[in-house]
Amino acid sequence: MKKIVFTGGGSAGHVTPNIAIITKLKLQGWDIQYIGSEQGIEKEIVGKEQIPFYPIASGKLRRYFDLKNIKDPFNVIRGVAQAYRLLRRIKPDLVFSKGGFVSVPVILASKLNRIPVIIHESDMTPGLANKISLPFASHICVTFPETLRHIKGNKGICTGLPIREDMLLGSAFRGLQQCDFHKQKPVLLIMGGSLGAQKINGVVRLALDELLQHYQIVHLCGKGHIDAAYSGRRGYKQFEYLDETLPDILAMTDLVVSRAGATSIFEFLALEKPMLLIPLTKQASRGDQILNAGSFESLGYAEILFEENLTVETLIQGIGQLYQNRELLISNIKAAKQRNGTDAIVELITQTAKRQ
Ligand SMILES: CC(=O)N[C@H]1[C@@H](OP(=O)(O)OP(=O)(O)OC[C@H]2O[C@@H](n3ccc(=O)[nH]c3=O)[C@H](O)[C@@H]2O)O[C@H](CO)[C@@H](O)[C@@H]1O
Repeated sequence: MKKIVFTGGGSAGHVTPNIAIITKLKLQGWDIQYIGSEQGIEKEIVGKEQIPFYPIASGKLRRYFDLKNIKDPFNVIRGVAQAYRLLRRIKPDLVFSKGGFVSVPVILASKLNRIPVIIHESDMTPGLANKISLPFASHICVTFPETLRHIKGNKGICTGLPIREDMLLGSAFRGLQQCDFHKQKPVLLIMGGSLGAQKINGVVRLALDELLQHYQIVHLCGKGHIDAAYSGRRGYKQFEYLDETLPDILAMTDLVVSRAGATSIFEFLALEKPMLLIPLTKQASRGDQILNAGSFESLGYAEILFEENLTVETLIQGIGQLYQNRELLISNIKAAKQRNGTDAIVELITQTAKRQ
């Protein structure tokens, strides 16, 4: 039986694509195990898959000053030692990494154990963890064709993003029931990335009176960010984070307002949802979401509202414009040569493991 170890985490964008691949590999009888961080969201998500999950220490790779920057290199070293011992015991044929800072110690430990590594980059430009990991990987799979320009040598393969199959199988009827919504008004989904976005949450709530005249709103606001003051509002439903019921919520959704995390926007694309994207700013990130959103806008799949311009008025106006343009956006999306990357990655994993 072939054995594989997955890694990746911190936020859900570095985990959910792994789940799509894991689901397929399970059907093929692989022995699958997961190494993730002690605190990240991956523990919860992977916990539902009934595969062994091993938490290790990891350090965040920050580009800004923080006192934790002093402690974190020691955590990375501790993580490498833990991952080294785990991999030596598990002896997988391959390690697959979806990036995020926990993946770095796992990749370094794979190198020390001479285990082949494949990594996947969702965003337009490689993240810091993947940049560090790339020299140790045999291949890097990417989502945007443009990303291949940033990768030296011939390690890059454009596979597309692995999308969980059940995301495509939701029921609008169940979604409406869950939120106590009806069919008379369009449904707007607001999602601030897997961890929520406080700035977006605040502006949405200030715009609520106006928006609720035209739309029913389901708001994924992130752990700890539900505002009880708005809980009883008819036509407005807040959730911290959704798992099994997310496909139903997406099935009933007519329009999306979202951060521009790569995993989410490719899921919306697969589900043919017109999007208004509010990318994470350059101050708060390396600017990857701005590039993701720019690519989708230039292809006619999405409209952009930059956070610097985000106010109650621009949000209401942006959503109104999205509603007016929705048919054009949907027809552009339908014409997209969008691929679910799962099969191509499963094939690459199988071929690479065969050589072991
Ligand atoms: C702050 C930060 O570092 N963000 C990065 C992170 O975003 P983040 O982790 O937010 O990632 P994405 O938006 O790409 O993906 C979120 C994933 O969580 C799922 N989901 C979300 C909400 C929910 O209630 N239930 C649920 O299942 C979505 O369906 C999706 O599969 O990884 C992305 C992919 O590399 C990057 O583009 C983002 O820049």
